[in-house]
Amino acid sequence: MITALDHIAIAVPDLDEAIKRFLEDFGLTYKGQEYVESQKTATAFFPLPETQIELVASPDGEGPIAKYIEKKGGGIHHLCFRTDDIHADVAMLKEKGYQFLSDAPGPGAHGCQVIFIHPKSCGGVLIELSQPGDDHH
Ligand SMILES: CC[C@H](C(=O)O)C(=O)SCCNC(=O)CCNC(=O)[C@H](O)C(C)(C)COP(=O)(O)OP(=O)(O)OC[C@H]1O[C@@H](n2cnc3c(N)ncnc32)[C@H](O)[C@@H]1OP(=O)(O)O
Ligand SMILES: [Co+2]
Repeated sequence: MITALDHIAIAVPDLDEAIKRFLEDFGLTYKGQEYVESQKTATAFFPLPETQIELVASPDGEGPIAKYIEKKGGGIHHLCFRTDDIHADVAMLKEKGYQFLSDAPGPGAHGCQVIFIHPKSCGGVLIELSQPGDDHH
């Protein structure tokens, strides 16, 4: 079942500049970067009590973020809901007619298993479901 809002992702054209903004301008705690090969996406997380900001960028100009930046220049990209049973939630949501962007969950940042729901299925909002890995803390 959904247990938390795991993160809100903001697509940015320049990751270093955006990290500087949230670290220096907003004074957030910076948890570091991770490049997620499967999504061609560089991520940077800023944990906040109860949730975190995920910056998503495309350093090599490939992948879904590159297309988003090209089209929109940047902005809020997706909401991620954390779940304690991603397979059960996918089955339940498929039953309700939600269109998923892959057949099964795949690797996300921090060892999570993630899957995305097409924005068309969710009022124009891209939703990610994320189940933490065993070593999540
Ligand atoms: C998993 C690692 C990390 C983590 O948290 O651990 C991440 O979060 S990685 C994040 C990057 N990965 C993804 O976003 C994967 C899921 N996204 C996709 O598969 C595509 O971006 C997709 C299918 C949402 C859009 O594909 P594409 O851009 O190639 O298609 P279009 O440009 O034709 O868009 C179709 C339609 O959707 C609208 N759109 C696109 N992106 C978004 C968005 N982020 N939020 C809302 N709507 C979006 C786009 O405007 C088009 O609508 P239309 O009305 O036809 O203009
Ligand atoms: Co995400």
